[in-house]
Amino acid sequence: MATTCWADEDCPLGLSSPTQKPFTISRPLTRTNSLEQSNTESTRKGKEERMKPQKMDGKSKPGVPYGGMTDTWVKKHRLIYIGATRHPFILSIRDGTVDLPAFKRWLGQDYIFVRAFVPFVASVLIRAYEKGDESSGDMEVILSGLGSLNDEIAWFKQEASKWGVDLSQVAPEKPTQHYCRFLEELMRPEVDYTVAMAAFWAIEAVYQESFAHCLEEGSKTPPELKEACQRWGNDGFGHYCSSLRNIADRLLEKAASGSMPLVKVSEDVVSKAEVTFLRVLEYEVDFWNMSCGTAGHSAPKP
Ligand SMILES: Cc1ncc(CN)c(N)n1
Repeated sequence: MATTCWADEDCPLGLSSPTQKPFTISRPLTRTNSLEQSNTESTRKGKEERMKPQKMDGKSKPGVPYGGMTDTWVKKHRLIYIGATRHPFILSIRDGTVDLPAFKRWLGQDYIFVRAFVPFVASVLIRAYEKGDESSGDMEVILSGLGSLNDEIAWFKQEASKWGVDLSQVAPEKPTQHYCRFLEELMRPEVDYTVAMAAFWAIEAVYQESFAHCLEEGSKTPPELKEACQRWGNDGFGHYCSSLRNIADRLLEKAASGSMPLVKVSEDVVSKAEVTFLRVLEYEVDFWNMSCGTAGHSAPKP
């Protein structure tokens, strides 16, 4: 296997040259820079957009909802979204040039992440329960995700033994620590259900889009890595992500329409959810960079 972890010609960021760095974010987004300026505008634009008749843009896939707030964000923050879902690490799996030590590093670190992800998902489930909206079906969707994390942890153990990775000896790297701390922050009681749900969807969607790309026609994913790609790239996981997205969109729509008691509070929720979405993308990019062994941007986000 070649020992490169760089993009192929499919990389929409044009990171095909081995002299270029993988996608990093040079200026961490904070509530006081780019988003702060565009929040009011984005909320207003979001409302206008939803009122327009929706049309397929050629990038939307059947069964994948579009036209909600999350769709607006994906379009508005397309560059970093692509950075997270078409990262050189993923592209190297897809073109068969993945560096084995990089894959093993990803495996060990992702095991640590997934263990931390379980209590986060459980906390979202509790919030859904506390909402008391039984007819929404949110709890069923979240519960199914929580259940499948049990399988996921078992899979990581099995895969680790296949590749000779001793999980008990894997220490969390900085990007993993920061991402896990972020999950813990999202579990705090003051974090709104809408914000937590937007993060939950984004975390799952990045993996779904990334690994599904490795299974598309024309990909040269090595057979021994196909199972890993199937785990997140299969259609069932795609539908699950669509369900999470529908929940997030419904909650965001409700917040944006001011049907919450205080309009200001609702707008804050939408803004915070958008900032959280961006932070997830940043953490995902950092995580991929670390997996490649090129982590250069691992400071905790403000
Ligand atoms: C870093 C990361 N992001 C997302 C997933 C998908 N649950 C994951 N396993 N690891």
